[in-house]
Amino acid sequence: MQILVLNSGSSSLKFALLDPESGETRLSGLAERLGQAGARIRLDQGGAGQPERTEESLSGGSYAEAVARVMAELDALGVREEVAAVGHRVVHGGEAFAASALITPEVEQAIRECVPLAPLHNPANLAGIDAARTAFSDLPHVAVFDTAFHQTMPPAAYRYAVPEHWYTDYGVRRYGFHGTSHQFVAAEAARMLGRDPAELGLVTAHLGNGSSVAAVQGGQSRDSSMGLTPLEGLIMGTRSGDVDPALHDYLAREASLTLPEITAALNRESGLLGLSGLTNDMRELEAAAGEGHAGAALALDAYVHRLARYIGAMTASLDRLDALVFTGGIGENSSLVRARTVARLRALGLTLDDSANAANVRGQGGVISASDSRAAALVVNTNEELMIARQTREVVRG
Ligand SMILES: Nc1ncnc2c1ncn2[C@@H]1O[C@H](COP(=O)(O)OP(=O)(O)O)[C@@H](O)[C@H]1O
Ligand SMILES: CC(=O)OP(=O)(O)O
Ligand SMILES: [Mg+2]
Repeated sequence: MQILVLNSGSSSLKFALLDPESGETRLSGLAERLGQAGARIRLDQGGAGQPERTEESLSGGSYAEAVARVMAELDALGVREEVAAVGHRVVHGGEAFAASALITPEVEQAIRECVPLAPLHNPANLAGIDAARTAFSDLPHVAVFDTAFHQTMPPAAYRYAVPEHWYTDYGVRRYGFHGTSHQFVAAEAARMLGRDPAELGLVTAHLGNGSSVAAVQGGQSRDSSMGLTPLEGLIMGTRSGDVDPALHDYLAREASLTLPEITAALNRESGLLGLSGLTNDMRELEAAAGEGHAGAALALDAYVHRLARYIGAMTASLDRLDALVFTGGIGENSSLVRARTVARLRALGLTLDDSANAANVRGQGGVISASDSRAAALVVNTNEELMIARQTREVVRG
């Protein structure tokens, strides 16, 4: 059985064709700049040996064109008939979904109702679903939600201290995101430690372009740094994370900015990019900080400060801290961010094995804590596509 996994972003479409049992990936890739000039698609062939890479431009640049190109590639590889279902990443499922769901007209309507809660993400997810259903009209389509895993958070963690009717009338609460990744790495960490997941208290740090930390006790989410939207919490590539809620009013008056302008700036011009005045890319920041760029050094310092603070906060939502798990592009690859973050967590009794940490640079995964560390620290490679494929298979099997 093969599952086609689609992860639609605001101007991109990531895709993968894989076997949910073995994880073997036949095809993967990324279409970028969709809906803009210069749309492109990259197709990486998996299978035995070196991946083979093709890059092409997409003249129209729509989601439909990108999906059609993926379909043509499945035909060319002769695997189209083996595709049993399509799994879609959907960022916001609100309170309606605590698990993945077969996409019916009712489910699609529920996803549409969450658009105001995730205006950057859910419209793209719906565009991806629409394009894929046209191309693969005979297959079941499944939605796998970033929010579903976090539906086990208790009210004390998910409620904001705001008027109650904001919650009951408008769904104003914390939802948490990246749930597919947090759930996957929590299970992998238990396996790597040879421990029963039901007994483990974990802080999982998903550090990519979007970043969040979660408290996972006994395999269930207890807390997340992300809130109503994926803007709350950590400093991210271009997102501010936490700011004073009075900031909007202040800037609207003092800088004559509109609310949408402020929100857009907090989403797209802030974070590492805003602080450094240079880039949202951690690899480039590390290089620039090494060459004495003051903004890059500040961005790194602030990133690590916020991350360490949130790891401490998530620890308070656990019964016990057994392990800290790093994942995502930064968590898997940046030994510097891991070292500097754990160095600030001595109050939790965490210490790294410096050579194990430094050696873990190509994201092979493993334990990086010192033998006398009070809790373990691990690098785990996330695989959201595999998790989406597995959940899609579960839903299709019923
Ligand atoms: N070797 C590395 N050292 C430091 N940062 C890295 C390294 N490799 C990737 N990154 C960072 O990972 C981030 C992207 O994470 P990723 O999980 O791939 O993103 P996305 O959330 O878009 O899937 C970028 O900031 C990138 O610079
Ligand atoms: C929810 C979220 O932040 O997703 P991403 O990291 O893909 O932007
Ligand atoms: Mg990623």
